[in-house]
Amino acid sequence: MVKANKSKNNVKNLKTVSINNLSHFYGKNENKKQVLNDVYLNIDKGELVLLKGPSGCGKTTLLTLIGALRTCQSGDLTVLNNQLNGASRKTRQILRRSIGMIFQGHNLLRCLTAEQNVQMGADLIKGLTYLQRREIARNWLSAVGLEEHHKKLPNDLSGGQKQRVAIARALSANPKLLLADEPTSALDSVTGREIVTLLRKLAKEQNCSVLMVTHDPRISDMADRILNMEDGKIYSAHSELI
Ligand SMILES: Nc1ncnc2c1ncn2[C@@H]1O[C@H](COP(=O)(O)OP(=O)(O)OP(=O)(O)O)[C@@H](O)[C@H]1O
Repeated sequence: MVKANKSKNNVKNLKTVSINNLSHFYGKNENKKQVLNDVYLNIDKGELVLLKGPSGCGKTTLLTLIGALRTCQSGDLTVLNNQLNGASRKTRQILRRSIGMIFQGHNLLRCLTAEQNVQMGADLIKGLTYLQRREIARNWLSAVGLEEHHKKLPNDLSGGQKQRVAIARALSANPKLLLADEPTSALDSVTGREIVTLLRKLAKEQNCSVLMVTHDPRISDMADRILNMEDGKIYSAHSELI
C-alpha cells in the first residue's frame, strides 16, 4: 500500500473533524493492545464519509472517540473546533450535544412513543418551550415520513420505521456531525438504501457532516468519500494510507 503525504496544515476551522497521529490502546501492561495506529482523517462540513473494514479493525473505537464518548489517549483529535486530547469531561459533555449518533439497534426507548423518542433529541436544544420542542419533533417525524405513526411505540413499528425514528431523533438536535454505526445492518437492501438516501438528503440540507461505519456495499455510491480501515489504520478507497 502506498503511503500518502500527511498534511499537517492547520485547517481546523474548515473541518468538522481533524485527526492527526491518533492512536488508542485497550488494557494494561502485558494485556495492552493497540487498536488505532497513527490515524489521520479530515472530514469537511456537509461531507458524507463511509468507513469500511473487517471486524475488529477499530471502526467503533474511532467513532466513539470522535463522538467524545471515550477519552483521547494519544494524538490530535479536533471535533467541531474542540481539541479532545486533554479535554475535560465537561467539554466532552457539551460537545456531545452537537453530535448526533445512530447505532445498529436504533436504541429507541421502548416505553416512549415515536414522537417522544424524537423529542429527546429536540430536548437537547436550549431555550425552547415544551411546545416548541414537540413541534420540532413532529416536523422531523414528518420529514422521515412517519407523521401518522407519532403515537406508536417502537414495538409497533417495522425495522425501517424504527431506524427512521432514530434518524429523526438524531437530526432533531440540530447536530453539526452525525456518527452512524452500521445503521442499515438490520434492514433489507431496499429499506437500507432508502434510509441512507433520506439520511443523506436531510444531512446535506442541514450542512451536517456524516461519518458512517458500514459493511453494506449497496450504499457505496451515496458517499462523497469511502475509507477503508485495516489493523487500526485508515486507507483511502485506492488503498493509500491517509
Ligand atoms: N472496551 C474494550 N476493551 C478491550 N478491548 C476492546 C474494547 N472494545 C473493543 N476492543 C477490541 O478492540 C478491537 C477493535 O474493536 P472495535 O469494536 O473498535 O472494532 P470494529 O472494527 O468496530 O469491529 P466490528 O466491525 O466487529 O464492530 C477489537 O479487537 C476489540 O475486541
